[in-house]
This record gives sequence, C-alpha cells and structure tokens, in this order.
Amino acid sequence: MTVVEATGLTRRYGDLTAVSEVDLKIAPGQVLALLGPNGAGKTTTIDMISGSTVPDAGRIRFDDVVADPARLRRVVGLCPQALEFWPKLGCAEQLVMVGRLYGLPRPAARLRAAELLERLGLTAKSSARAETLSGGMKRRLNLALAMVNDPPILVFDEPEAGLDPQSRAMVRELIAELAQDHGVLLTSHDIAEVERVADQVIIIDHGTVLAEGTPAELVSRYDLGDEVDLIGDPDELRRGLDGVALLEPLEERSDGIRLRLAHSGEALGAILARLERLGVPVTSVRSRPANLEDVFLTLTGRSLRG
Ligand SMILES: Nc1ncnc2c1ncn2[C@@H]1O[C@H](COP(=O)(O)OP(=O)(O)OP(=O)(O)O)[C@@H](O)[C@H]1O
Repeated sequence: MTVVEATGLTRRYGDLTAVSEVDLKIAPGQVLALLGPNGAGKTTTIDMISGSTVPDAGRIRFDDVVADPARLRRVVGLCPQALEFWPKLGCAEQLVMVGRLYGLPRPAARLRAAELLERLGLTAKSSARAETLSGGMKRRLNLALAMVNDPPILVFDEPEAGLDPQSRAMVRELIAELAQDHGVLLTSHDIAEVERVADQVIIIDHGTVLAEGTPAELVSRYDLGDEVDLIGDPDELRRGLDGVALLEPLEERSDGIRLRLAHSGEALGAILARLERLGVPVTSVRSRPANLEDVFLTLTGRSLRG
C-alpha cells in the first residue's frame, strides 16, 4: 500500500510553533482535507509532507519506511498555492523538461506531457509560453506539473483558488478521478466543497489538530442542532422567546430571527406553540441541519469565508 503516514509533525519558525504534533495518513482512494483559518499551519504541513520543508520533530513514513525529503519529493506531487512554472517556456516544453528530470526517456516524457495537457484542457496551448495563458489555465498547468511522474500521493494547496467556474469544474473532476487510485491531500476555503469531496477532514488551528473524522462524523460529534429562521417581526419574536433555553444567542435579522435548536422537530414545535399562545405572528419557518461549516466555526471561532 502506497501510504504516507506522518506522526508528531512539528515545525517552528523562531519562537512560533507553526505546526505542533500533527498526525495524518494519506492512503490511495482517499481524499484528506486540511481545514483551517489563515495562518493555521496548513501550508507548512503540506510542505513537510511533500518534502519541501524539513520538520523539526516527527516522522513521515512512505510504505512503512521512514522517508526523507528527497524520497518524499518523488512520491508526493505538490501543487502549491502560488503558481510555479517557467513563464518563458512553452507548456508542453516544460512538462517534457520535468519528465526528463524525473528520468523519463524523451518519447515517454513527450507522451506524458501530451496526455496531461489533454486531461487539463490545455492541448490547444501546448506550444504557447506559460506567461501567455489565462489565470485559470496557469493553475491547470501548475496541476499538470505536479503530476508528471504520476506520484501515488498528490497534494493540492487550495487548488480552486481564483479559478473561473469552468476551470473549477475541470479541477474538481480531475481530483475526483485521481482520488480513485491516488491518495489526495488538499486544503480549501470552500467548506461545502470539502464536505462533498473529502473522505477525511482534519481541522487545524494555531498548528494543532482540533478535530478529525469524516465530514458526517464531525457534524454528528458536535451535535450542533439545526439552524432555524423564524420569519416575522424581530422585536416581537425576541420578546416571545425571552427566557427560552437555546444552544446559542439569538441572531436578529432584518426579516426575523435565527436561532439554533437541538432536536429541532420537538423543540421547534414547542417554540411555535409558545409564540402562538403569546400572539406573536410567525410568517414562515426555515430550518437547516448543522453542517461542517458550523463545526468549523464552533471549533475555531472563525468563518473561512472572508
Ligand atoms: N518561512 C516562514 N517564516 C516564518 N514564519 C512562517 C513561515 N512560513 C509560515 N510561517 C508562519 O507559520 C504560521 C503558519 O503558516 P502557514 O502558511 O502554514 O498557514 P496556512 O494555514 O497555510 O495559512 P493560509 O490559509 O493563510 O495559507 C503562520 O503564523 C505563518 O506566519
């Protein structure tokens, strides 16, 4: 099994511990997502896993054998957040060059370059210099460069950042396809997307793992109840709910109030009955079960969206 397993990963920058005692495992057929606010330590973790940063403590094994950064750079393909390519070189030209660096004979490197360009919708740009590509195409070239030697593990640092919808769809499809027989580690600011694609999620902040599990496990573990919008006059609703025990303080909105309720069905019924008794009109009710974003917000106190 081509598995990467890290234990106790730690990295310090001067007095700052950017990553502290992180354990993780990336196995073929799985997407592991690293979620965290800005500065949480995601990129530092990814850089250690892919052999571009050396940990101060901890161990990374590949196939049960301790792997040094040089070994990791061969078996883990990193697609970094920042665009990294040769702006003056043609797309195919640089993919062939990287293939040659990995030891592929020229015909095989050419074939691989053509295959990757096709897969990423860049065939028409094969001979175009990288600097002449659109932003979305540059990102896709970045992805292709990470995949030249077909490493068993692929790491994508915010692969969708700054992409237009068409490129985003292409990247999503590519990652889903790759995840069938590769191990994939990714970071993203789109929690809804992570909830959709990730098999495992690690929530990290201040360099420390706060929680880990499948998206469904995390959502059920924290038992955050349902988010309920009562539409009506916010002042009257607030008065009507005065003294009722809720999971969170009420959030006043222009068209009503938002609250969080455990065991929504029963609790909501009781609240609506109370409001009716008090003569507080409720125009409509919208209810949404807790999701991964709610868990993230609860654990980190921060939203990932701007
Ligand atoms: N080369 C470096 N020198 C000093 N401090 C660094 C260096 N790289 C990262 N840091 C610090 O380490 C911490 C973790 O940074 P990191 O880039 O890993 O976070 P991140 O979760 O990837 O953030 P973002 O979502 O903003 O990319 C931050 O406080 C950052 O300022």
